[in-house]
Amino acid sequence: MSFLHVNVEDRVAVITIDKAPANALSSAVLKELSFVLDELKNQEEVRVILLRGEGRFFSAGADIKEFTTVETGEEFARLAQFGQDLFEKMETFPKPIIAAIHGAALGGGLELAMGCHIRLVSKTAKLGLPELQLGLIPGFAGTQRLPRLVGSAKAFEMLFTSDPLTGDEAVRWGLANHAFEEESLMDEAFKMAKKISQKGPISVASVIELSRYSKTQEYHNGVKREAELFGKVFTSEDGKEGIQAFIEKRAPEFKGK
Ligand SMILES: C/C=C/C(=O)SCCNC(=O)CCNC(=O)[C@H](O)C(C)(C)COP(=O)(O)OP(=O)(O)OC[C@H]1O[C@@H](n2cnc3c(N)ncnc32)[C@H](O)[C@@H]1OP(=O)(O)O
Repeated sequence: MSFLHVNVEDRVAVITIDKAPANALSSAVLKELSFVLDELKNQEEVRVILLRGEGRFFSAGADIKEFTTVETGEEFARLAQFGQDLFEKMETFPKPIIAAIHGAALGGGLELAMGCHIRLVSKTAKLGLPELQLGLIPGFAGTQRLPRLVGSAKAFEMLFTSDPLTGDEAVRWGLANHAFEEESLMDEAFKMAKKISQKGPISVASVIELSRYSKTQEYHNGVKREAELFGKVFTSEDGKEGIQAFIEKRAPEFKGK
């Protein structure tokens, strides 16, 4: 089954995530995105990628319902590693990737957006990492990328409280580039994508390649440890309680076990 649509116009490839009801990032969606990017990488007529979500949200994060089918901590750690590798592939992709975020980019949805080079948001979108609300932690490099973008104090606040930022706040905190009314978001995003598509692909790719040197070894150690701990929290009673509470639409009761 296909969860992504790709439409190329004016050298801009628009990738739409279309997985009702919330564009949750199941492993099938992540694999398909990886495949689509590999295809677009070598297509000369594509200079810029624009990523958006169909329906109410950009993406509400990893597929919480799919979590109930995974059993061991090692499997969760592998799932985290797959997402981390994919978002790293996006960050180092030789063509600019712009996320156009409306509705919500939560958990893995925000981690996906943070793997993009530019984030444009609707003013009322919710952007957050609410994994602690589920008794879990982020697993797709969110613990590493969020503080790099908003600073450690704001990142701790967002992680500890699970409270999202609005699109306007995300711009103020450096998490997003610009906020627009939801009706004009895609037009504005396309306008920026077209402008970038007119630049020389070699210089654009060079800027992206050079930006990677600002990442330290500590970042890579950080995501490795994140994947290990991601696997560990899932085997805790609190992790199971958090996921169950989400599915049963009730508040979780964490016991510290
Ligand atoms: C490594 C990465 C880890 C992670 O990403 S962990 C996941 C982090 N994400 C979250 O915790 C977000 C969870 N979702 C929400 O907080 C809310 O939802 C929203 C704010 C996105 C929307 O709220 P509202 O407008 O009240 O709608 P609704 O009835 O809660 O959701 C609509 C349908 O979407 C499903 N859904 C939402 N998020 C997810 C998800 N992340 N995984 C799987 N399903 C999800 C719901 O269950 C429901 O479905 P039905 O209509 O069948 O009851």
